Amino acid sequence: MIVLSGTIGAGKTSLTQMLADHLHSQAFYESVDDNEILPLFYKDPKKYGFLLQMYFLNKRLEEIKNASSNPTDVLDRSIFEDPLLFKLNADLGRATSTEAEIHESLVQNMMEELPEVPQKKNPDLLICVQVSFDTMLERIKKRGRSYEQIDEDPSLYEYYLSLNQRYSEWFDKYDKSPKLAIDGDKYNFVEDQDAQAHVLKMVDAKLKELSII
Ligand SMILES: Nc1ncnc2c1ncn2[C@@H]1O[C@H](COP(=O)(O)OP(=O)(O)OP(=O)(O)O)[C@@H](O)[C@H]1O
Repeated sequence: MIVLSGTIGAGKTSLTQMLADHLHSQAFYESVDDNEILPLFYKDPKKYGFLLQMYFLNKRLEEIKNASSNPTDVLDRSIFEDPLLFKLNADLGRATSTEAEIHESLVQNMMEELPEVPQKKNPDLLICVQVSFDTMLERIKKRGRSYEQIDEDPSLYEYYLSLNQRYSEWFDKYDKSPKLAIDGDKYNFVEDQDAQAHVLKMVDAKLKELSII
């Protein structure tokens, strides 16, 4: 299983589709538009923060169970970033540090591989799409999900800025599988065919190195 990671609007969903088409495998998408908790969370993060994490945890584990048998199936979002987001919310006073700690430990516990269980939960490869803060803001605006817009809630500027800053440290520390970073500013694989070909080449090379293809 290949798992995508990266900040809001990084291009994970588009890359997921591209990779699954290229590798003739199955894509699994995070349900965002039918997530009824997400708009509530953006409106009142203190009230709905913990519920949102429970919702995501449940959905992501379900997707991992569906995808984990094929090494080239692609998941558009990793479970490992959720503690990063929840910790940020706790640091901003929208959740307690105890809630964030319990959540992080629950994710670790859920993802622990057990020798007697043949089905592995951790990915074969994690790909992180890294984008600058400006690109992140541009993409969020362009996509236009109303509850994500800074024009409607200026406090989101700080949230997005801290999130973007925390991602590089998160990626450096990530050690649950082999990993690959893609520069989403340099390679606009959604709009530029050459960039798309280059990114697919990079991923192919990594998959070959890992003997996945
Ligand atoms: N653990 C979490 N805690 C809080 N919010 C989260 C969490 N996971 C996802 N979200 C929110 O869900 C929405 C979707 O985020 P995500 O980055 O997973 O997808 P995306 O923005 O559609 O990504 P891309 O454009 O790269 O495909 C965002 O508004 C994000 O803030």
